[in-house]
Amino acid sequence: MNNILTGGYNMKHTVSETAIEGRHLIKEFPMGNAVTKVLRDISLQVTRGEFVSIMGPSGSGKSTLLYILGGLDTPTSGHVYLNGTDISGFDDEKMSRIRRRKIGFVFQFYNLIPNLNVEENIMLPLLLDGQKTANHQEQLSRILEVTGLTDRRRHTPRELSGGQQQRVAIARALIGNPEILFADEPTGNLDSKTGAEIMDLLRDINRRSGQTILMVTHSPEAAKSSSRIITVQDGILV
Ligand SMILES: Nc1ncnc2c1ncn2[C@@H]1O[C@H](COP(=O)(O)OP(=O)(O)OP(=O)(O)O)[C@@H](O)[C@H]1O
Repeated sequence: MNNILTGGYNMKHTVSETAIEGRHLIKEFPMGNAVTKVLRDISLQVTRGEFVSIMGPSGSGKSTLLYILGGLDTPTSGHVYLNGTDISGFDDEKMSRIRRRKIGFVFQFYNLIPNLNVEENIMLPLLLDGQKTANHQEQLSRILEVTGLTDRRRHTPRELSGGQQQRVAIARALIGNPEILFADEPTGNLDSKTGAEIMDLLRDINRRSGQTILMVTHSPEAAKSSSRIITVQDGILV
């Protein structure tokens, strides 16, 4: 298994397996008496080890697509396959377990818990999953090192810059060794220099450990870090 802990990079895995796949995804939202069709039959595959950017105009459906692929929202019709398993029909409990164990999410805003320190914020998903943090100390050290947070581990979020807080959010998303890391505008709240540093970090994580990443971004500069760019326009891939 490729992971951030071993830094292993298995080329056979990288080229042959689909990490996430959406098939014929349609999403409609009710709008008064009518419905808005936000996704109009989108199919896509992300291969294990890829770093894919989703771009497109505002309101085109990028975040909706990301949330559906990441199990945060459900499609009106169509299917999502995570590592070959159709997760579309999973109930809330099963879906929560999948999100805790197989998926990492990073957002524009960091959503850190203010009164927990860096280390505690990073470990929170494992605690919520009922896992013993003592078993993950080595993984924690490695992730703190990769994200450049080792000397900040006892700091609280308010003692950190925006870029450092986003690093904590990335570390928290990686602690469970997810099949795929989803990122929604991860540099959207950062100045361009800090944004570039975050992109360097994501690219490094993708290259060093083969971590699959699917990211929504408005920034062509940020998208340059990825291995493939897909464009959504008016609910379809173009
Ligand atoms: N829960 C919802 N209810 C109704 N309409 C919604 C809902 N979520 C999203 N939409 C609509 O779906 C469309 C696509 O939204 P989405 O956030 O996916 O676009 P986006 O491409 O990510 O936009 P942006 O780049 O501005 O973040 C928008 O018109 C939005 O208003």
